[in-house]
Order: sequence, then C-alpha cells, then structure tokens
Amino acid sequence: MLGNMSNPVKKVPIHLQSSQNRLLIKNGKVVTEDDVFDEDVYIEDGIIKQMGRNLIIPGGTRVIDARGNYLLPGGIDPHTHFDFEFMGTRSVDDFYTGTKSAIAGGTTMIIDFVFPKEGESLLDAFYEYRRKADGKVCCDYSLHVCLPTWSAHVQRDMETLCKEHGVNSFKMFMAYDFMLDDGQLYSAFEQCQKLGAIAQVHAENGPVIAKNAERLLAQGITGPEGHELSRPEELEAEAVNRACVIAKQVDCPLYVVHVMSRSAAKKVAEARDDGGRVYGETLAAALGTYGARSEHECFRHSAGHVLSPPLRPDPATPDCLMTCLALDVLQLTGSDNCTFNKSQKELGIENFTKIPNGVNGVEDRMSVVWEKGVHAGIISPSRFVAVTSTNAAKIFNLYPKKGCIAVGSDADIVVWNGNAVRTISAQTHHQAVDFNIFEGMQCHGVPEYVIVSGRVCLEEGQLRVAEGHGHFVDTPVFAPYVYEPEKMAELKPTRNGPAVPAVEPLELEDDFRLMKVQHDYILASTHEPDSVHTPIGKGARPEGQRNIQESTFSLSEELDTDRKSSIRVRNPPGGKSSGFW
Ligand SMILES: NC(=O)NCCC(=O)O
Ligand SMILES: [Zn+2]
Ligand SMILES: [Zn+2]
Repeated sequence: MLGNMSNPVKKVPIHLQSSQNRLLIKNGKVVTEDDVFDEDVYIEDGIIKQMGRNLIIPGGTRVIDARGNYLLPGGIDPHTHFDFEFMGTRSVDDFYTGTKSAIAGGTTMIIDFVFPKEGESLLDAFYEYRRKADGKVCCDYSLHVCLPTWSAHVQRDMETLCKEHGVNSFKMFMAYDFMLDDGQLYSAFEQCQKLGAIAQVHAENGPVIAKNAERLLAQGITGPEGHELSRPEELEAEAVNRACVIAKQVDCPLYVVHVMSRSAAKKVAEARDDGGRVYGETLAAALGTYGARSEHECFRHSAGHVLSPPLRPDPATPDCLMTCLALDVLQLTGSDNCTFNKSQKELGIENFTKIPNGVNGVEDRMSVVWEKGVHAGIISPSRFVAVTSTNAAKIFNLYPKKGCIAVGSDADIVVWNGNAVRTISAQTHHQAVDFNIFEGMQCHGVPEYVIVSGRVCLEEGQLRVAEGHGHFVDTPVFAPYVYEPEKMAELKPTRNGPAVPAVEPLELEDDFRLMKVQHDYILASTHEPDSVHTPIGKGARPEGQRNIQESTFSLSEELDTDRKSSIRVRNPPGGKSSGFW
C-alpha cells in the first residue's frame, strides 16, 4: 500500500525525481563581462561541465528553460556585516538570514568583515567569525579582516592569516575610535604589500568629524540630520586622497570601500590616472537613494538611512556614481549590509553620533544596480556583470572559480529576467531587519532562478535555501588581477574550458560604441543585439526615464586617447580619466 490519509506518501516534485546533481539550463543568453551569447549550460556536482548547443548529457538530468532570460554569474557582494557587534549593539541579519536574503536577490557569494573586539587578536576574531558563519551560510563566503589597532602582534597575525587561513584583504578605518593614524596606515599598507594582500580603507577624516559633531551638538543639532552635516563629502574626499598618497609610498594596492560621493570618486580617478593600483567600490545605497531623506521628520526613517560615509544630499550623486562604474573609474558594487532595527537605531534618538551606522542592501543590490544602471541606459548587461560579480572575483583572487559562467567554474548562476518588475518592501524582503531604505522602489530585473553551487535555491518565487550549504572559500594572496595584471589573459576561461592562450585585446571599435546623449557621452557594449539590450542614445530611453542630462555632471566632449586605451583594457591601473570631471 502506498499510503493513506493519516500517513500520506509525500508527492515528490518531478524535478526532484531526477538526479539532483545534474542540471541543464537551456536557451538563455549567457552574459560575461565582455560578451553576450546564446549557449546552454550543463552542470554536474556544483560545477559547470559543458557549454554549447546540442550538448550530449546523461538521462535524468533536470532541465530549466531560460528562454528570453539572461544567465548571469551569481552576484558577489564584497561588503557585508552579518552578526556584527558595532556601536553598542549587534547587526540583526546573521549569516543565515543574510545569505538567504542574498540568494533571494541573485547574490551567490558574500565577503564579510572580521572585526576583532577590544583586546582580541586578529586570529581569535577570525576563528570566532568562522564559528559564527560555518554551518549558517546558505552560499559560499570569504572574509576580510579589520585592523582596529596596529602592533607587532597584529603584523604577525596578518602574516598567519594570509599564509594559513585564506585571507588576502585587510580593512583599516580612518574614522571611529578605532581608526589608525597616518603612520600606522603606512605600516599596515607596507605589510599588506609585502604579503601580497589588498589594503582596504574606510576613508573619512575622523578627527575633523569629531570636532564637527561636537560643534553641532553644542548648537542643539542632535537629530539624524547632524550625521551628514558632521561628515561632509570633502572629508571623505580628503581621506581618500590621503589613503591613496600613503599607499603609493609603499606601492600597496588599495581598495576604497563604500565610495559615497562624487568628490571621493574623483580622488579615486585621480589616483588611478596617476598610475596607482586603486580600486573603488560604491554601494547599492549610494546608487539607489540619496541623502535628502535624513531630513525626514520620522526618526525611524531618517535614522534608518544613517551609514558612514553618509548618503549625500546632492540628488545627482547616484547617476554620477553609476557613470563612474560605466567608465571604470569605480570597479564594483557592494551592499555594506549592516542592519539595525528600530529599537537599535533609537540608541541615538538624543544624539546622532550614537545612531548605529548601517543600512540594508544584500538582497536588493542586484535589482537596484540593474534598475539604475542597465534599465536607465547607463551600463550594459556585461558591465553589470563586471561590477556586481566578475571584478570582485578578480580583485579578491576568486576568478575564474567565481565571477564568470565558464566550463570549470562553480555553478553559481542566476536566470535573470531583465524585464520583470518587482517593488521592494520591508514587508516582503527576506532580511531580519524591520526597515528597507529602498521601500517602494520599482525595479526591473528579477531573478527567476538562483543556482548556488549547482543547487536550485530560488524558482518560481519559492526560496529553498539550505542552512550550512555554503563553504568558506580561501582568497589566496598575490591576486594576478592586482599584482600581475599581464597574466589575466591566461586566466580567462574560454567557452570550452579554463586554459587559454593569451589573446590580443579587442580594439575599442569592436568592443564599445561611444554614443552621445545630448551633451553627454555614454559607453555601451556593442555585443548585445538591440533585441535584448535597451539601446542607449539620444531619445532612446524608455518612456518616463530621466535623461542623463538632468544630472548636474557631464562628461567631456571628447575622450582623450589615453582614456580610450584605458577603456579598451578595462582595468587600467594608470588609465587616464582626465576630461571626465
Ligand atoms: N558603513 C556603515 O555605516 N556601517 C558599517 C561599518 C562600516 O563599513 O564602516
Ligand atoms: Zn566602513
Ligand atoms: Zn562596511
């Protein structure tokens, strides 16, 4: 007997009857950082095994029809803070809710930050984060390590972390009580360079912020509006510049986390023009919203938008930062997901300096970047892939295991419907936090399927994550993209497999078209047929969308020769951006 009403035999969904470790995704448009092409993708045991048409595959393989949709490499969020003790409280999204939400939005890997408590060694803090995360993560993850102090012990632990624990990035703060001074930054950068690691900076001028805050509080400005007033964008730009100058002294690659303003982005561009190995990350928050909301009368609402560096009041900032991503002035997007509920934000109800700093974004980053970038006509789908996935994989030495769809790579794939629309809301998001800075935003770009290491975790709106399914992934030192960029051509996977002979870079004309939008220039990949990619150009924007000219920034009338060559090679340590500003 098969079963009865009191003891029914569970009906097994058809797709689970086939072997769960084999999957064929058919009829999708594979998007890479520099191409879009029609190929099927066959996955076995979590790895992409074959790509092409008319593949010969074993019987019993589950088939997903991705017709009309893109296949994107799963997003890599290089900046999250799950289960983070900070400003007298703890962020509410932990490694389970955080990675679950990431997957719901099309992100299949995160990189979090180990933050040592007072008196705790870097190594003990690292072990503690591994304990917190392993067993909870629903997708793969890696760890950066923060340096809240500087000492010989810290220096030794950095070496151990790099040599024995798969860490290749260290974050230093130029603000907060735990900031390093310039001499300490110099020493920390020097150690990073020696180890083949990447130095990351939170760039703000801490001492000047403290003075500003003191003055504002004395004037009776105690509410959330004091946050941005105490941290104007020139203090961000000054610190970015200082960090770049110090890194240059010791030839250390520098990654500027959360670039939040036009002024700071300009400093990143200048450092890159000057030959510096400098990489800039901006946030979904900075691209999807701006700072006017900190004047909102409701404390929850304005405090909910408090992060550092702050959202900027200039409404042109989001488009400016997106254009910086388009032009490779900035290379990647993170979320800086660091979420606090109403009662936690209220720790600062009488004093804005005590509002726990942080916002959401891990779930919505992909949709926000698609909406404000691709749908708005500023970046192509290929550039979207670069700034949401591939560049993070390259900088942190995870490529080509992560960050691309290629034979031999991990099967972290998103079947992405660029035309479907969803409305972001705290009522429907998967995060633990009770607020969403993107509340009400309509986003084109919805993941139809999210495949994490070969496992289908999202389909038909149903999220089926597995707690503990993810693994810690080592980030080896001396990332070729950072330390030996000339080797990148050898690493680039072909459609048939990982090993390739070096290829000549494409000529500019083959790779991009330069289009004039009234008085502004936009770069767009020429690889997408117009049938799948919104054409960019004067009058070509879908109805109701803002023309780029409404922003207060504009690009130069002509890009100079150096700029063109820097665009051609995509990652131009030293490519010029003169004329952009
Ligand atoms: N960004 C922020 O306000 N909170 C998280 C900590 C940090 O990244 O500085
Ligand atoms: Zn920071
Ligand atoms: Zn952060």
